[in-house]
Amino acid sequence: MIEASHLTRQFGRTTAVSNVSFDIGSNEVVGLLGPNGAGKTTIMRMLSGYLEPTTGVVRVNGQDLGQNAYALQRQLGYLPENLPVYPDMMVADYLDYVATIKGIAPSERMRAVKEALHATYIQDRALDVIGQLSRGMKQRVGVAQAILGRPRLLILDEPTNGLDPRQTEQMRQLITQLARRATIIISTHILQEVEAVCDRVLILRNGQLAIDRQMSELRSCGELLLRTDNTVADLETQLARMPQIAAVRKLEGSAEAGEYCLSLREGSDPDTAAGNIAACVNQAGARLFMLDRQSRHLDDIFNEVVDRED
Ligand SMILES: Nc1ncnc2c1ncn2[C@@H]1O[C@H](COP(=O)(O)OP(=O)(O)OP(=O)(O)O)[C@@H](O)[C@H]1O
Repeated sequence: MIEASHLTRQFGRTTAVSNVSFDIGSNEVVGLLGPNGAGKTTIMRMLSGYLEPTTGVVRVNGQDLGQNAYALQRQLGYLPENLPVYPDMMVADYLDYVATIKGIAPSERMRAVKEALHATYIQDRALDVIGQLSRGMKQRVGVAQAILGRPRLLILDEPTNGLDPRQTEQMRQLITQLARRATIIISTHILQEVEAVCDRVLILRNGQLAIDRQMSELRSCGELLLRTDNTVADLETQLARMPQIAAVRKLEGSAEAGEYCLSLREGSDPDTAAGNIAACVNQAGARLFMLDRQSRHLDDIFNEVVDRED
């Protein structure tokens, strides 16, 4: 759907983005993460065609964005970090204006505006003047303009910026709904948001791409937590002998139940290992209370990547 090929962007002597490449397929929801100044906004501006790369190419559905910027921009929805505001316009008029720029047919415009107002829960603010809206409401207007005309590609720079917890949850739900029919690239500092909605994560550091991985792969730590009863004395030894298990660590349990952290050998399939562990526990004569695949938090992964020595 969208391909970034060797993107570099200089601002004078500052290299904001350096040789970044990735390819995002249809209906993927991708989180673009990184500390302040890592280059997220610069990448998003290049992906949406509002900033030219110094070198490198962005392709949308195989077409060079630099060569076809106007036509391709009409097919995508972009929420910039700082939305250009038209403080004197009414919300509905502003959305109608954006719909016109996007080339939505006059007969379709009213329906498209209503749909965007409804999706962002601002239908009762349609006649409000933008300059008089709260920060969070303005942000919703920004998202409404981005989703006008149901674009197949959405680029959202900090979509929940300025939203309260309830609005943030609504925005998450909206993004999940939009993901059913669009490819979405989101930049945010709220990692729980990424864990909740993204399939894939790109982490930037100093303008370079440090990580490009599927969320499930990134969060998997190759450990299973086992809870059983304490009836079999040598259960730990039996588990340790299993070919898929690299190490068994006994955790604090109670008199009735024992807990073990089981580290899998590299390359072991966690589902197959879980089936074999359950069978092992059963055959040993113990009762299985819980077998749970452990996962790492994105916060820890993010900090590791950002703190990593060059
Ligand atoms: N128009 C500009 N002129 C000069 N330098 C710029 C410009 N835009 C960005 N930069 C620089 O490029 C680098 C990357 O900035 P960018 O805004 O892309 O980072 P970011 O990851 O989005 O940061 P944040 O999380 O703070 O929004 C920074 O060093 C920034 O100062």
